[in-house]
Amino acid sequence: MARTALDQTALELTNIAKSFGGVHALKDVSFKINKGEVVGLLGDNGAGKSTLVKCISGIHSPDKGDIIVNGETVKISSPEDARDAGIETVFQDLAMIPEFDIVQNLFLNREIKHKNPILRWLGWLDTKAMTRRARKSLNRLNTRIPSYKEKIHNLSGGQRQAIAIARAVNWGADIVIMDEPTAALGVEQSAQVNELIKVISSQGVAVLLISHNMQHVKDTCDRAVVLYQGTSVADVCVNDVTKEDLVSLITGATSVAA
Ligand SMILES: Nc1ncnc2c1ncn2[C@@H]1O[C@H](COP(=O)(O)OP(=O)(O)OP(=O)(O)O)[C@@H](O)[C@H]1O
Repeated sequence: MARTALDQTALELTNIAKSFGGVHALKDVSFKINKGEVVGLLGDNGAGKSTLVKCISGIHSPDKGDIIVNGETVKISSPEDARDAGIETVFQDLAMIPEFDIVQNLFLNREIKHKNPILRWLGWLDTKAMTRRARKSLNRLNTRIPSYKEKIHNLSGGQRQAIAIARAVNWGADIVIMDEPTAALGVEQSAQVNELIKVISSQGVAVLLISHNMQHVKDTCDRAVVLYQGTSVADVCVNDVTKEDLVSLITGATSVAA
């Protein structure tokens, strides 16, 4: 069956506004992300990127505007609401417990309880099932991990980022938001994370990526949305612009109708 353009939209934001007292962090933000598309969210310090991500991931509630997921307007008042709507966010701190192992972190707060009712009642977990699912989800992302018993603090930054991304897609997210996923990584590890972003988008996941690195945006994103003083001022195909064009849009030196 032929799909309409509407079928392809994973996330649509219309006229989102959010103020903190007298600070208008977001005034009017509108854009769409299609399924399988990687969109860079760009903007100078204080442009409103984090506030927007927090509105989509249920940490803040927008004062105005609509969040539409797969064609349906959703009310997101908590991180649980966001997850229920199929939105997972990988924050910069990755929200992991370093002393826990990979499987424990992948299933943090969503552990699989033991099948045996008595052991279940005693609080035992089904570690075999959790390890099996962990292997499946990391293999699906072509991420090779030496041992699932490895503690997070023994992993490289790139491996940690991979676990955080795997955790997001493990739960069937349609939309994954990433806050500067390669900011703390070296060249090789950044390349691995970029590869991972390509893998999840090729599986139909829509990705919104905050970045200050124009090369990263050019390498990874299909489109870039630019916020300027709380308003979306540009929505461009990254192949149509240079890194310098993006910087001009970010600093407000030039503008494109969003
Ligand atoms: N909880 C808050 N209370 C008051 N003001 C806030 C709050 N959160 C953000 N702001 C203000 O809203 C504006 C947008 O901030 P935001 O953190 O969203 O920008 P950003 O684009 O993510 O910046 P950066 O790239 O520096 O992280 C800023 O003026 C900021 O000071």
